[in-house]
Amino acid sequence: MNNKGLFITATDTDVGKTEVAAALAAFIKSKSEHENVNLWKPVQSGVIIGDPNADSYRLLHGSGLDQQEKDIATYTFPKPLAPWVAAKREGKEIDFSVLVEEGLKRLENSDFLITEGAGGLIVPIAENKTIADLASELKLPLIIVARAGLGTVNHTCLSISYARTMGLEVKGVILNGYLNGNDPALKENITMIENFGRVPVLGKLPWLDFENEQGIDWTARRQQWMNLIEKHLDLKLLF
Ligand SMILES: Nc1ncnc2c1ncn2[C@@H]1O[C@H](COP(=O)(O)OP(=O)(O)OP(=O)(O)O)[C@@H](O)[C@H]1O
Ligand SMILES: C[C@H](N)[C@@H](CCCCCC(=O)O)NC(=O)O
Ligand SMILES: [Mg+2]
Repeated sequence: MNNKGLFITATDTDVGKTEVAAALAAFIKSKSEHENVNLWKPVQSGVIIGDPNADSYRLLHGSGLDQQEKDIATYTFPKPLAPWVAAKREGKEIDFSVLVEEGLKRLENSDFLITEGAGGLIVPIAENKTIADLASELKLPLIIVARAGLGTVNHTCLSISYARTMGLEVKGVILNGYLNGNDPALKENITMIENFGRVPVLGKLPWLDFENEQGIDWTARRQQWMNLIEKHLDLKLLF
């Protein structure tokens, strides 16, 4: 596996990969020896570049890295579908070999590469190619972002199990967005994922309230996320 990067995947779409990827990139840049951190979203769907909801936009502003939004996402398709079909609906296709080349180039030209998938591991991106195939070609170890509450053990262990069949290393699981830190299910979920998935749970992150009438203060938000990472995640295992 390549120790110069991480592939952020999840048990599903909308679980928190973008938040975690942006915050991890900011954290690694400021707290590790890695100066030149690169963020990459190989394929994104359901948005256009410049849309404040686009992952490329949120990764850029969330991380504060010195990149262009266009450079963060290689392929962007407006239909909110799995990337393979989102491309087909536009009469286009995603060239898997372009993504592999791009990933290898980014790994070579940066100190540390954080890649965000789309949805979970078996999301199609090209004919017979999934997100897991891309992580596998690039030999990037995974972080699996999972929901914190009831139902997550099954989804998380299935994702871990599939990662193993693909020869992928799972560095750890992050449980994102719990509402009540004292919920006994939260603690039990960690125990069960570690026992049955046989991977470490790097930590659990609470649901944050970012509501702000003046719009998003990205600097404050980034700081809040970095504090969360520092306080709640055990990142020793990542490096
Ligand atoms: N811990 C959290 N606290 C508050 N809001 C959160 C948290 N985690 C995620 N969110 C919000 O939940 C929504 C989904 O998160 P996010 O976009 O990061 O998911 P994703 O896994 O990247 O989805 P996709 O598969 O589309 O890339 C976003 O609006 C995000 O801001
Ligand atoms: C539209 C979503 N937000 C996401 C694609 C999710 C595909 C999920 C497919 C599935 O598992 O059924 N796109 C993206 O991460 O860019
Ligand atoms: Mg995302």
